[in-house]
Amino acid sequence: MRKSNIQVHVRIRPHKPSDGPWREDSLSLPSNRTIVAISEKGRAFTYPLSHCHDTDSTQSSVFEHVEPLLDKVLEGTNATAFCYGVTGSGKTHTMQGTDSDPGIIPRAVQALFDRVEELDDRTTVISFSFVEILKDEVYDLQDASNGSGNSGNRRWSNSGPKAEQRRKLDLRTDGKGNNTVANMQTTVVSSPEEFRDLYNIAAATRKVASTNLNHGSSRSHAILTLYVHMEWEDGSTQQSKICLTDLAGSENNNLTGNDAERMRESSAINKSLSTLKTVVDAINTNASRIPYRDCKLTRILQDALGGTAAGLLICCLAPGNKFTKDTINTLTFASKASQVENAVSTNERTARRVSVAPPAARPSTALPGARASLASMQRSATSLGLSPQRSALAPLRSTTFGSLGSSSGSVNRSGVLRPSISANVSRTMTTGLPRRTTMSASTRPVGHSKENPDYDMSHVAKGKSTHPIDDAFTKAGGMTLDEARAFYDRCRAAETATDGLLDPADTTKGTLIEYMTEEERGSRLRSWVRKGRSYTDGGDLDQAYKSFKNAWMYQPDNDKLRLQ
Ligand SMILES: Nc1ncnc2c1ncn2[C@@H]1O[C@H](COP(=O)(O)OP(=O)(O)OP(=O)(O)O)[C@@H](O)[C@H]1O
Repeated sequence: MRKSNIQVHVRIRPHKPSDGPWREDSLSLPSNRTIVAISEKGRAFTYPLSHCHDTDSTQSSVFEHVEPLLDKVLEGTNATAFCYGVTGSGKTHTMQGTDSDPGIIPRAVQALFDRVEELDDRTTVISFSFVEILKDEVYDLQDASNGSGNSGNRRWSNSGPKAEQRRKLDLRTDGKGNNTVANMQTTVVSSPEEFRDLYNIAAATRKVASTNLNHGSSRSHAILTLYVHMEWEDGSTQQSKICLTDLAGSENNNLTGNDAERMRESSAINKSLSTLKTVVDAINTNASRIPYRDCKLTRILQDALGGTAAGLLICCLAPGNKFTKDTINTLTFASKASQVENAVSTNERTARRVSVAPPAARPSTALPGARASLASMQRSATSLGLSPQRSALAPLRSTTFGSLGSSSGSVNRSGVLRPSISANVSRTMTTGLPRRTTMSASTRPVGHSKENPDYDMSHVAKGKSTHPIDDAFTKAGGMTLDEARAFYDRCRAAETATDGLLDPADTTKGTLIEYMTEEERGSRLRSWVRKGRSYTDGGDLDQAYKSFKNAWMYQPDNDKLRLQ
């Protein structure tokens, strides 16, 4: 464990005509580590910071300062980067960016995958969760019940479902003081492209509204967490995560022109940001009580504020005389936050804890084609000096924002090692192909039922589709289902794909799917089907096709999917 201050950066966005007049000398950067702000009354305030990004900074120059955090994450340290600032100051631009000018989140995912590719001594699984805090309630942005939102440009939309229509998630605190969002979805991704597709859909459901200061103003705090789970051939594992948070902007309602509903949101935003400041003050003054629990935002950010994560705060500033007071407030917060010291720790690499007899191989209906290659996989496992024993990881439905706990193994009824991880890593993890020697339990066909009302597959059973894209999907690559299965099996055995129907990323995903529970597979399948339909409705048949292909992977042996 080592003491480390939160790094605090400032980024000034370029001036826009709508900002009104700007006295450029009201804000100056004598060095890239110091910023001077002149108040309305002419007083000069100097703030030393870790780094100042001027109006001409680029997304890539800002990201250079985030990259070292990713190296720490791959060493097992948790990290948090968050953007703070007045509404319209560029937080979402910095954190998310646009397709043509991507921000920290897409760059971090790309950089993580690039780094992971170099790590050939281990199997690494990357997953993510994405929640928003709106009026002090937590919602899962990946939850399909949020609706598909608007998959176009989120900045100009407010078409997502109302907060009241969505499922609120509970925050829980475990015995070690780690805060957990219960029942949050954590999704494994096998490529930056897959992440981008899922992220764009989820981000489009975030609450956004137009105010006088920002046409696409975020009404919620959005917290994206990337989880990294690494497993070595000796069975040892290490987990870590990085939280990338885009806070809602503090608002001066004299300037925003908010209506009653916007005012309610604004008041919740300002209250949570005020609690954030109080927490920082309490940490800096060694107060006996730090009011993390006073709002959900500070509970979730607890690990980044006086906790064990490496922290980076980017304070965004809007140029314009009308923002002078906000600029001084933001810089005062920045300067206080820079004094917060975290006890940064590295999550231990945990050895495989329990040795159990190999479970009896159960017949699988999940991937019938893969059964044929079971013996060859066992042979390859043995030739690699590995026990042909499966160490499946228990699926988790909740994520811990606090420091990661250690894994402790337990053996389930079928003799499968199921480490219970008091941590955040995904519901689905892989142990690598050579170790995969048993098949998962059979899958129940997903049908129209009370629990699963959204996707009716009965038309598929009758051999006809009510949706044209279903037909296109099933005829993928001109293969029958059996041919596709055989091809898939060959890809898995060879750990490569050649013909372009299933790429190596899909092969990895197949390994992951095997370890999912029936419920998880069903849920992912339904989610992909919904996405497919949403793309179809939006006229994007390429994306729709990909979504339906993804859906199929979760139940490749479902006979009801035979259309011909
Ligand atoms: N560095 C930048 N370069 C170019 N344009 C920027 C930059 N920062 C912000 N902008 C533009 O300024 C506008 C407001 O930015 P953004 O929506 O990111 O603000 P915000 O701080 O997230 O606001 P809110 O808190 O209201 O959501 C957007 O149109 C955005 O594209």
